Amino acid sequence: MDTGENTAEHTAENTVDELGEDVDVVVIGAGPVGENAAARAVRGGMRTVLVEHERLGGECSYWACVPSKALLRPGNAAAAARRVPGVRCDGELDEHAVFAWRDKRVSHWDDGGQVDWAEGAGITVVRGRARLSGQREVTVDGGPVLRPTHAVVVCTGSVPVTPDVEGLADVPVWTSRDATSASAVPESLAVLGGGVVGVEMAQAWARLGASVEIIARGERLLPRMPAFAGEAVAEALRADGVRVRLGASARRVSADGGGVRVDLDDGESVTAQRLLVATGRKPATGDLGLDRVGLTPGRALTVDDTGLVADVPGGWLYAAGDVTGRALVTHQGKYAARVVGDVVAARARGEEVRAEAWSHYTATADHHAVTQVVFTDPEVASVGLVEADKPSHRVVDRDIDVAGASLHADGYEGRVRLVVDSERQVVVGATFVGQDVAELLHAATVAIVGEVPLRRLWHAVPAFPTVSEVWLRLLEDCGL
Ligand SMILES: Cc1cc2nc3c(=O)[nH]c(=O)nc-3n(C[C@H](O)[C@H](O)[C@H](O)COP(=O)(O)OP(=O)(O)OC[C@H]3O[C@@H](n4cnc5c(N)ncnc54)[C@H](O)[C@@H]3O)c2cc1C
Ligand SMILES: NC(=O)c1ccc[n+]([C@@H]2O[C@H](COP(=O)([O-])OP(=O)(O)OC[C@H]3O[C@@H](n4cnc5c(N)ncnc54)[C@H](O)[C@@H]3O)[C@@H](O)[C@H]2O)c1
Repeated sequence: MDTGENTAEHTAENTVDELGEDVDVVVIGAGPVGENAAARAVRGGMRTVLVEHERLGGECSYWACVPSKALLRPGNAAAAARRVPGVRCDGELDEHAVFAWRDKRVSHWDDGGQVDWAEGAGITVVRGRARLSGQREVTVDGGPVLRPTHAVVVCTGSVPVTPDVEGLADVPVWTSRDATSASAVPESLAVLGGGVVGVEMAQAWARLGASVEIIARGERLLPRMPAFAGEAVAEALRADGVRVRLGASARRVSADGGGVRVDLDDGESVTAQRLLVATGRKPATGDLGLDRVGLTPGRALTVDDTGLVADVPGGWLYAAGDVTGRALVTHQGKYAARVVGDVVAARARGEEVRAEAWSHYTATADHHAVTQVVFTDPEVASVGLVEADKPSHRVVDRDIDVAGASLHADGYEGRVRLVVDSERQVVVGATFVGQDVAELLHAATVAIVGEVPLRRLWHAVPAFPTVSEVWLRLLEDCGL
């Protein structure tokens, strides 16, 4: 297991000394979001310091998006190959080769390449834990006190939530870090939580050979998605041999031989060699000095659409990414980071930042077009609304039963939902479920962000034979 200790030789002293007091912007946290905020600030002419206490690249690069997708991809590719008649494929995964591929994708947990990129982009990198120590002031443990002339941007991400279940704190459990970095397949794995981490990791480890059981307290998996999405993923997991327990709550957790036992509310129990706790994440603000600027430690940083943190006088504190609690996915955080970096630079230049909707300086899409893909097989890809939320909204559901799909995989099964605003005649939400639907998502995103009228979308003719042909059927269902 990777410990999180960093091996690269970049220290606070050898970088910040060159800068002296001449810093315009300090970015705290060098995940994907902090890196983007810093790069945009530099592009806008700001002398920018990026402080990181673990690895440049953050959770996403080493313990989240990248390794989880690397673990899922071989199993998904093998399953896809089995669905194409004529392909000789025994479908067996070589676990050692899968782990080697995952290790390569995470650069063997070495962030040297990211440091080189940051320095090449003109960002000054400082290693160490940073805390706000006053108005426009950041103190780095064992390092400098930074007093930027313009702004501090907090991009510290999020950390896993440990639910209040008796005994849970006393037994060794897997967090998402362990589930994405382990290099041995456990005999059995219990997964507490039926959200995105839970279903992705359940499938990855089941396809690698573990006997997996999911304990989900809701009535379905992926509760934030339309019901058909969670149902399709549950069915696929069951086909992979996963036991899916719905409406199940953990009452007590205890050590059991070399493994873990979870007693459930209904009197049943689950035992496994490992227990993955995947019950959500909370903003990483517990030890950030928020109290020094009048905010409450542990809470999300509430921001406006330019990234400016609410309730801090002086207009110098910004935030983006998971720490804001707006949309806990990498790409939305990076989008907000680009906005913040540009806003800070523009304000420093004395330019008026017009923060109206869809301007260059506002993360407006966070309210209308958040995208997410769950990389299970079948994939679940969604943007905007998943349900109607106004009387004028109409929901159109249909199977993906077009020629392109049946040629993509024998017996292709998929389903799609459009949410349409029938007054404005535009799409306001789309959810696709099926093999390889992730790549269908951007068309829906463009339609939503562009507010493309349905009658004009009708002229966007999907190529034959592709899975995108389903768009034509959907528009017909909308009355075109
Ligand atoms: C298992 C898993 C899989 C995921 N898969 C996907 C996916 O496929 N696609 C997707 O879009 N999203 C995915 N996500 C979500 C994604 O990882 C996050 O949305 C993303 O990492 C947020 O980026 P961030 O930069 O805000 O935070 P982080 O990536 O968490 O980075 C924050 C950085 O700040 C540093 N830091 C924190 N506090 C301090 C401090 N005081 N001083 C200095 N440095 C500090 C941390 O060390 C870290 O490097 C996944 C999450 C998990 C858990
Ligand atoms: N592909 C992706 O985009 C991707 C992949 C993984 C994670 N993420 C992001 O990371 C974040 C964290 O993921 P996550 O799956 O941990 O959180 P989540 O919020 O998606 O799911 C957590 C689940 O745990 C359940 N839960 C909470 N307490 C519980 C308890 N005591 N017992 C049983 N179940 C309990 C919740 O009801 C919920 O369904 C998410 O917001 C997600 O967007 C994204």
